[in-house]
Amino acid sequence: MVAIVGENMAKKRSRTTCSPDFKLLSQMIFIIPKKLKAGNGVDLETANGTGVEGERRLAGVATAPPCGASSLVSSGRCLKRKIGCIDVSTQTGRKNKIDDDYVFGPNIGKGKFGSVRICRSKSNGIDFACKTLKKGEETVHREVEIMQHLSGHPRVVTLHAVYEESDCFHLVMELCSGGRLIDQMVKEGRYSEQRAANIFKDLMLVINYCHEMGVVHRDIKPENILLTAAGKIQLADFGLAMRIAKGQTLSGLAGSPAYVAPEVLSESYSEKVDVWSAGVLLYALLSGVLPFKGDSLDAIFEAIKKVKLDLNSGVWESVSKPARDLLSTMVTRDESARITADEVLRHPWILFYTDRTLKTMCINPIKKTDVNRANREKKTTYDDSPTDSFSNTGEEEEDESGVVDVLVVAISNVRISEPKRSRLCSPTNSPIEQQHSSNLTTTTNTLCRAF
Ligand SMILES: Nc1ncnc2c1ncn2[C@@H]1O[C@H](COP(=O)(O)OP(=O)(O)OP(=O)(O)O)[C@@H](O)[C@H]1O
Repeated sequence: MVAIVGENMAKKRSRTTCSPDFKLLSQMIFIIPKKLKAGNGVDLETANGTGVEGERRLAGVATAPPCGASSLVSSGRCLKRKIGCIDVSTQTGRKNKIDDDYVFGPNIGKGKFGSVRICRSKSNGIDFACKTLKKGEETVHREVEIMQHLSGHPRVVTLHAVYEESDCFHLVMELCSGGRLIDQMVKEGRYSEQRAANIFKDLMLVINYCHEMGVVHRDIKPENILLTAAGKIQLADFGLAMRIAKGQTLSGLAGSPAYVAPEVLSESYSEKVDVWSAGVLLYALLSGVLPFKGDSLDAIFEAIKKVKLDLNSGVWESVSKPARDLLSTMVTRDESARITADEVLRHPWILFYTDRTLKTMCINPIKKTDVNRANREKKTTYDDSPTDSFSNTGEEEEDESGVVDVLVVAISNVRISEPKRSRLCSPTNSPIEQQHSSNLTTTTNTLCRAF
């Protein structure tokens, strides 16, 4: 039995008459069944209460406690990690109230755990976003603690100050005035590989940072990726994030249905769940649709567990082989075969589109025939895909076909992905159903299908 928390579905539906269902689907947060046991043997129902409030509290509960609260996490490691990250102003325990320092403006967002308002600093007139979180839930304290822990990275929403009141926390954050990535995606549809890779690299940099800092975000989705005025991404909403020690696993069921990794639905899991979710997002950026769809939560979860992705036909014919290779190594159900965030950042597709050094490398255009011969010799999973699936149909790629071809050869030598490809997303003949916003909002049943 899975419950949905947050805004009710009818409200969500009415809000998105012009936008893909993708938006609705990913906003739903699901939580663990009441009787699920945490890895440490604690009955979560007993530990967290029952009913809706109890369930809300269950969301996010997992075996890894916050840093410093567990013998599983070495305190030395935490201390070392925290130095340089926490500004004094973001620590709780200050005497003055938020109204002394800021003037509140309009609401700019509402989430499952609180509201977000604009606030203007009385001292310097700068606008910030203030997220107010009601106290009382473990997740709230954790969110504050994790934001403090991560703040300082250029792609994490900067936490400027924390004000604690008897019943709530006010988190004063950098204002991301460029809106949310999801809204941009809904408006613009498919992204070029160049554009997707640059956004995606920034996302993976910040996910990798989280993992290095011992944090699993657990809710990577475009709704939680905000944009600065300059259009740069900022990862937000650490409401479901958890601390995790090296080698430790989590077991609480939490996330957003369309993006959740299969192992979250069945067993214990690690920070690799963020790689899966990021892979789902990459799929959506490049194709304009979500990979796992269904008319109900159960149907979506079934798809996540069973659907074989076809990366060879339809829109994928115009997507480069390196991009598809990267996807296949991220959206693999075998967690041990799934590449890490760090490995994603070193993938040839990312390097090609984002690394100027590689681009300006003196590459004498290789004759097509030589490349094709090399490809034949380096037999890859995609051997049965049309050879011209590497041909560059996007305008920006046309001039770079020689380099992309070189990458095709290079990619077959990427050891991290070679043994994994066959285990996941092996090409099938069943194309992914594409659905666009025009046919998504007519019936209730389309609610969970696509974006
Ligand atoms: N720093 C920010 N700058 C601008 N807008 C923000 C900022 N932080 C949050 N928002 C807005 O507020 C909304 C809700 O914020 P957030 O996702 O952090 O809250 P939540 O309660 O955890 O939400 P959710 O239910 O989506 O998980 C965001 O979708 C975004 O529109």
